[in-house]
Amino acid sequence: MTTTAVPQQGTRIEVHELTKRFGSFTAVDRLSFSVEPGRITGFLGPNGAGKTTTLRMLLGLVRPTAGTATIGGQRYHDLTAPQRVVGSALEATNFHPGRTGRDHLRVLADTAGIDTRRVDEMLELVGIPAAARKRAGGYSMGMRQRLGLAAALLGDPQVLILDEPANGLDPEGIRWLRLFLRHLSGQGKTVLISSHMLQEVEQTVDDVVIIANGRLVRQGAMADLHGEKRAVVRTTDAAALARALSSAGITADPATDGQLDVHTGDLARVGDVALAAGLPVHELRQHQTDLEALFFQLTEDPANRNRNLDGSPDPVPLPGGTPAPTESAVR
Ligand SMILES: Nc1ncnc2c1ncn2[C@@H]1O[C@H](COP(=O)(O)OP(=O)(O)OP(=O)(O)O)[C@@H](O)[C@H]1O
Repeated sequence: MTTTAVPQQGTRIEVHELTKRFGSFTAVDRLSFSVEPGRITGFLGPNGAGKTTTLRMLLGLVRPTAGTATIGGQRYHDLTAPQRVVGSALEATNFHPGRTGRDHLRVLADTAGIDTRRVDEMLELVGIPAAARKRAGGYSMGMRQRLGLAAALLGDPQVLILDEPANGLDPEGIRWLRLFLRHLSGQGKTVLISSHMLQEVEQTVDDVVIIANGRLVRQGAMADLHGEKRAVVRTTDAAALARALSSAGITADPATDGQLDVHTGDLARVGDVALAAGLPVHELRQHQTDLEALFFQLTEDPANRNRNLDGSPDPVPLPGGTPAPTESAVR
């Protein structure tokens, strides 16, 4: 189907039962998820999980074996002015080394029928106006990432798809990227960024789509990944405090080093219970989720290793969140 209209603000990405096989190898396996406008979504998975292949299918660069990937309800090939709907940066290194960053953008703008005045505006926006007059071959990884971002934004698209945009950025660059993407999502744009590290995008994304072996493992709000709020408390008599907390209706499990793992995020209440029980509090803090461990738990679970199309077990539910939708749930 071909339409003349450019989708308006609030453009959703929908991936439904998307599958890609290379010969007998299944790189993407009946993958279904959606990406909402006005939010930054992290597309996460270990190396080789199928992220780039999925993004390439979304951008019409790889033909799916089965399933659909749409942007604003249309396949990429059906968009009449794709650069104005979706901007993408799949590889930060894909620039002609002898051409300046500015010339690179001018060629892209010319080809897409975009006013070349936007070139300098975008270079200014991503913070490389001076470097853009130098040859891209001499760019650092961070500069290439910024140039890729400027290229993606040329057509002022509603949707931004960035493959590993934080790769090669220093902490300052990552912070800059976070604020920049936040600014764009604040304008109602749909932002999808891939990463092989949950921690790298933890503070950047609102939502996550986590895949392993081409399959969906988890989709939801980043905040929900942390699960139930917990507190860590340390006192002189952990058993006595556990009993006092239990009497107050709060569950507490013994943890290492005489600490208690308390099933509440209400630190003041824990402190009050300890005070009432006459127990000194030597430490009291929110429990921090170990995101690295969580990511491994999610992506290395044996339940996600089976690539057979007919033998897929349900994703493993984790504390405090819902498991990824099963095939029956998305149909
Ligand atoms: N054209 C191809 N032919 C054969 N296999 C391919 C092809 N493209 C990708 N693959 C394989 O599909 C799997 C998924 O690759 P993909 O690049 O999508 O993963 P990824 O999640 O983006 O990984 P990374 O984080 O390392 O970039 C990998 O095992 C890869 O080797």
